[in-house]
Amino acid sequence: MDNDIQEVLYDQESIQKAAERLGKQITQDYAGSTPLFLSVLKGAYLWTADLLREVDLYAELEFIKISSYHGGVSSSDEITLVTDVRSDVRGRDVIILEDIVDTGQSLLFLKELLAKRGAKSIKVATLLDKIEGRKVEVDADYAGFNVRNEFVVGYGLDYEEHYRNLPYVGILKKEVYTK
Ligand SMILES: O=P(O)(O)OC[C@H]1O[C@H](OP(=O)(O)OP(=O)(O)O)[C@H](O)[C@@H]1O
Ligand code: HPA
Ligand SMILES: [Mg+2]
Repeated sequence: MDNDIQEVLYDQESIQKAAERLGKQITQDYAGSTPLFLSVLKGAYLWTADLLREVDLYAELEFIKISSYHGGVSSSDEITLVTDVRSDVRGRDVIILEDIVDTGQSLLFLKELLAKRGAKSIKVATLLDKIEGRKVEVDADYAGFNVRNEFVVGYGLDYEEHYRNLPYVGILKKEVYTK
């Protein structure tokens, strides 16, 4: 797999430091609350494990699965809710956990869904924020890194379901998806 990577951007150590920094910040910001962390599958699985271990609060964790990329390197405009949350979000302080905010369409979809269901507050903590990728107006409240406008994989992020298990985030060589 390493041969398919053009450049390593964030290794495990720097991701761990980002988790510690954001974990501390969230612990301070949510003192006295019992937030509901909503991890967005599949991409956020590693980031969720790292970040939550740095949060010192009575917190709850739920998973939701949406899909927009359907295998390629660009977002389809159609987002599907694949697996819904099990618990009620009404009146809860919800923190969405994402691996990446790119066009912003997935995040906007989720924020609108949670607002409709009566969440008390909705924020997002993402490992990567690709600000130049935005097609819709939505911001990340907590971001590990502002990532370059390249297609990246690893540490949860996939290309056609592969590379999620790379222990770092790197830029995928263009020849891998243009052949
Ligand atoms: O800001 P956007 O352009 O909407 O892209 C971000 C979303 O796309 C990816 O999910 P994907 O649909 O690939 O599902 P996956 O996590 O299962 O890979 C990623 O994990 C985010 O959820
Ligand atoms: O750069 C990316 N890589 C992998 N998955 C993604 N989903 C949105 N952007 C990306
Ligand atoms: Mg994907």
